[in-house]
Amino acid sequence: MDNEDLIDYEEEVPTTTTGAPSNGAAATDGSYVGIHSTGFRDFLLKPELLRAISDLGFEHPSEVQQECIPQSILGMDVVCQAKSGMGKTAVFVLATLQQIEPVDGETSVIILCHTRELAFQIRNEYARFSKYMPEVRTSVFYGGTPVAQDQAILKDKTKCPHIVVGTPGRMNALVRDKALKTSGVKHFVLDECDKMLEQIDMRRDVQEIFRTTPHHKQVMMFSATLSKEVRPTCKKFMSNPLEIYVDDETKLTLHGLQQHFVRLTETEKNRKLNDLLDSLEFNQVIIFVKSVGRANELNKLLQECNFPSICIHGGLPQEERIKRYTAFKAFEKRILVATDIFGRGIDVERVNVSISYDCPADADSYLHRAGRAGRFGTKGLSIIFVSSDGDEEVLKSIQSRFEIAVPELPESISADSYMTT
Ligand SMILES: Nc1ncnc2c1ncn2[C@@H]1O[C@H](COP(=O)(O)OP(=O)(O)OP(=O)(O)O)[C@@H](O)[C@H]1O
Repeated sequence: MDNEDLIDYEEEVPTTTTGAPSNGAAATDGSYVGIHSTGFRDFLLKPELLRAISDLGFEHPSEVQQECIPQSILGMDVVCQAKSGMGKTAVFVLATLQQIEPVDGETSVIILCHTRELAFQIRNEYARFSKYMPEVRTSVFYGGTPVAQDQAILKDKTKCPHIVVGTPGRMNALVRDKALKTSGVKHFVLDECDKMLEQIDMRRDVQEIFRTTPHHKQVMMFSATLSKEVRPTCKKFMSNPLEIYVDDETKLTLHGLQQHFVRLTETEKNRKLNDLLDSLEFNQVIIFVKSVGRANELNKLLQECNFPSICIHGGLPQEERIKRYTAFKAFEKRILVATDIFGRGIDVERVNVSISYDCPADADSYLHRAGRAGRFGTKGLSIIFVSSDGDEEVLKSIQSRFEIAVPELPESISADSYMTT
């Protein structure tokens, strides 16, 4: 990573965000919400979108959807923090599909996110929501695949996507060689924006793409974690945005999620994991480890013990990564060993247990990993293995930041408490 090509962000005095956003529009603690709405119909969305929403079985908009959709469909800039799994994706997918006026040969929506699987997932969300809008074309572009293929799609006027989802490196390469034309961009979205702006190489790519887009456009950013430090950086990309923050971090806790730790030595981990997989009732489980090597080793071990396991990590060819993501999502395997590339954003409905076999690096990473279980208000269980002084520190910071007690895993735990029936 290097610094030299970075824009020098001048200091900005952080705005006061304790519940009252700068434009006074909304506060996530529910104390004041600009527009109250009870159903998707109240958003006055296009009939094509309402039909798709109904097909998906979405009955009521979540809190974040109620707070953001009314203003985002009017083109307002949005920076939004909301709990994991509460439907942030639908906010920008609906807002952009509602506003889009597709022109052949012109890309008007760009969505950037930090991993290839998440880009793939978001593109699928567009497909689901735009199923009654056949004139709208969406593509996904990410590294590890032949760039010539992306260039060919962009060159062909009849295939050129109106909406492009991608990861920053590949997208910037396409913009730089003028395959992806950004002069028609009207909506620019960053998902997992804190991750994208805190990691220097990603931020540089994001900035370079952003700079090529027209000045006048809608900018939207989303994450479950948006520290006070990163917010001014987000706002540099926007003008007078609707700001939705969860300033009281205790409110980031997922209420349906049971959280426990297991204190053990490194050598006891495999045995304990084996016992847990034998004794817990789970639909699907994700086991997080800290490196590619450990993902491969653990997965091999689980398979040798006849567990239906696969692994996913950055060391695999891209095609294989997507194949495994799709297989897991389709419930072909019930156990996934993953590195942190799967820690954020990935939505697999049936996952009800998240195990941090290796302790996460910090409280934010933990929150994202734990949030893979208990999606959209369902029940779930998160277990974290603690095996060193460093792990103890992370556990302490999780408990103090989110003001939750993470108790030791009891001898036995009732399946009712973490299984949605
Ligand atoms: N109004 C709704 N009714 C029912 N299900 C919904 C609704 N909105 C979203 N969902 C579903 O909830 C799940 C979680 O949504 P999504 O992945 O957008 O969450 P998120 O807020 O982006 O989470 P994360 O911070 O973990 O990325 C998805 O499976 C989505 O289809």
